[in-house]
Amino acid sequence: MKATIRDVDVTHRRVFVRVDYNVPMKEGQITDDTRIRASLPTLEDLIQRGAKLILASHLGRPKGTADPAYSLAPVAAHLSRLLRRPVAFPGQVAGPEVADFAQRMQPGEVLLLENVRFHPGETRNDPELARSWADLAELYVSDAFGTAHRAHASTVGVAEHLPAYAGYLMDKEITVLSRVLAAPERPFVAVIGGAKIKDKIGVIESLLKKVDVLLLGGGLANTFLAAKGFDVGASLYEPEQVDVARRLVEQAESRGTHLLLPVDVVTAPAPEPDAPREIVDISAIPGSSQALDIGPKTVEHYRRELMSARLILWNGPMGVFEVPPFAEGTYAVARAVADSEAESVVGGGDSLAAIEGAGLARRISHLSTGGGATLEFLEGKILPGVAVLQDRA
Ligand SMILES: Nc1ncnc2c1ncn2[C@@H]1O[C@H](COP(=O)(O)OP(=O)(O)O)[C@@H](O)[C@H]1O
Ligand SMILES: O=C(OP(=O)(O)O)[C@H](O)COP(=O)(O)O
Repeated sequence: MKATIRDVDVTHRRVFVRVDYNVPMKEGQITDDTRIRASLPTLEDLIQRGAKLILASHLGRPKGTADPAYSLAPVAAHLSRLLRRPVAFPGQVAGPEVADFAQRMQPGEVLLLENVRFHPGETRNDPELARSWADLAELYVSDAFGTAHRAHASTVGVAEHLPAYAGYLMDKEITVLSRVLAAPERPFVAVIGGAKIKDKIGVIESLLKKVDVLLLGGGLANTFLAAKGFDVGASLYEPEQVDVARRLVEQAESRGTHLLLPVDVVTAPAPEPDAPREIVDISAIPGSSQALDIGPKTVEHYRRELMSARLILWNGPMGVFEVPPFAEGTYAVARAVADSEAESVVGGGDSLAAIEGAGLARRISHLSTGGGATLEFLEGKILPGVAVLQDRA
């Protein structure tokens, strides 16, 4: 158990709060503010208890230099509206001006630093940068679960110099995901989709040891279909991962875990809105076609499994859901997860987008703000940004 901000007196103290405001933006506008809203319980509590908040986040992957396209200025403005109070934005990551401002802060005041990745020291966990941030504050709080798999100056380096606590979002993510790993309600059904099988091998392998049923969809299911000897035509699949997929299929069989693959798919020559679609059995994928979504029979099978689950974990879309004709499988899974009486945990940007897009967010027990971080946590890895936080006495 990690110590949280509940365990510490924050009154009149300067608190360096690492948040994950790496939100999607289009032409300077925030298109989804879930991650910002998810940090509000922590921020509001700290403000109400008279702390002075110095917030830090990254946005995108600028290469260690200031790049206006990745400025957190729009985030500061949006946060100020959500908190209904001013958010100071000096436009700098560190330096004397920031230090001066921090010294003069009053209880309840909020300061947001500029994108920490504008500084080359952030991603290489530069000790001097970490020290300079630690000098700004008396306490460190992390609510940046989505970035906890990165050992950077703002997620690890600075925390090593200060008493370090979990915020409410961090605490909730750790608590829910730990419970999923340690003592899952059964039947435990996991749904894994998306494109990059290589990124998800680890989590699939680890889940096979824990779940009762594993449902696979999306591009990565094609590699499993190929491993089972099906001809996947022109579909996206990873030939060099076929052996790994075969090994996982064998592992599932020997453990008695039900590993379900699509039985039918929606195919087209290309993932384009007006491409001619065809629903085919997986044994009849035309050589020039791509499998771009799971088919209706597969949806029915997967829905049945989900409806009888007691715990559901979902990560990754069932097809190219950004292109409407190939979105039905993903939305059908989203509805089944919402309709099920199981406790449900959904993570990953695309799955969350499908849940939000279908207006189902309120019917999911836990929407994880992490993508890569959630997967690594579920693989059983110790995340550096979690390890650095104090254990509860
Ligand atoms: N059958 C498929 N063929 C090609 N691409 C697919 C297929 N199914 C899903 N995808 C693509 O996978 C992408 C998401 O993959 P990935 O990054 O692995 O998942 P996540 O974003 O959940 O981590 C989406 O952009 C989607 O279009
Ligand atoms: O959005 C994030 O990761 P995610 O896309 O895996 O959820 C985090 O903010 C981490 O960002 P990074 O992968 O650039 O280190």
